Amino acid sequence: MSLTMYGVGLDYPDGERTVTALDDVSLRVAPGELLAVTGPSGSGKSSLLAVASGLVRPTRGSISVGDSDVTDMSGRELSGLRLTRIGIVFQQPNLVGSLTAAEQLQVTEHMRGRSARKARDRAVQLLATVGLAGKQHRRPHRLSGGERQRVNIARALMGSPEVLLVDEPTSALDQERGARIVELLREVTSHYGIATVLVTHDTRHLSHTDRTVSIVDGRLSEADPHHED
Ligand SMILES: Nc1ncnc2c1ncn2[C@@H]1O[C@H](COP(=O)(O)OP(=O)(O)OP(=O)(O)O)[C@@H](O)[C@H]1O
Repeated sequence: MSLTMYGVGLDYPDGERTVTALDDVSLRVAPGELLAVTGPSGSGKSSLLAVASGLVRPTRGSISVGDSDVTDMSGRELSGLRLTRIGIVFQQPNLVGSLTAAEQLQVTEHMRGRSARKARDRAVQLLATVGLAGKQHRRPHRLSGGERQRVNIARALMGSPEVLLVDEPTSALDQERGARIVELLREVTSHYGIATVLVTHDTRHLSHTDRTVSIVDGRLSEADPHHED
C-alpha cells in the first residue's frame, strides 16, 4: 500500500502568530519505494513524520495509507493503524535496559493478538533479517550502537507495516555503520514491499534511496541526491 499526502499543512500556535511547519505538502510513496527527505534544522522533517504517523493532526490537507484516509480517523483508529499498518523508527532506539533483543520486539505483541510463541518465533526471524542472528538473548548494553538501531528497525517491522517512517537513524553512527543501516532499510523496503520515508540530515547515504525530496520552510521540492553535498 502506498502513502499519499495531498495539500498537507501544519500550523503551530506561537503566541499571537502561528508557525507554519508544513506548507502545502503533497507526495506519494509507492510500495517498495524508499524516499529520503532532507532539509536543514527546523525545516519541517519531524513534522512530516508526525502527521504521516497520525501522531499529530494536520491543519489542512489529507493523508492516506492505501485507501484509508488517516485524517478522518479517531484516536483509537489511529492507534490501531500504528499497531498494524505503520512502523515508526525513532531517532533514539529507546530500548528497555532489562530486556533482551527478542523481548524488545515481543513486549507489545499481545496488543496485536499474537500468541507468545508466535511472537517469539517472529522476533527471532526478524532479528535474523536485520543481521542479528544468534543475538536474540543480548541485552542493549551488550549490543553496539548500530546493532541497537537494527533492533529498533526490527521492532518497527513486527506488525508487518505497509508504511515505515524513519527519523534520522544514522545520526549517532559513524559513516560505515550509518551506510549499512540505510542499506538495511533499502533491503527491507524492497523485500516486504513497504512504502518507506527516511528523514535524514545525512546526504552521504542517498545513493541507496530511490528518490530524494528536500524540505525548506515546510515546503517540499524534488532534489537531486548527487548534487546535495
Ligand atoms: N510543538 C511546537 N510548537 C511550536 N512550533 C513548533 C513545534 N514543533 C515544531 N515547531 C516549529 O515547526 C518548524 C518545523 O519543526 P520540525 O521539528 O518539524 O523541524 P525539523 O526539520 O525536524 O528540525 P530538526 O532537523 O532540527 O529536528 C520549526 O520552525 C519549529 O520551530
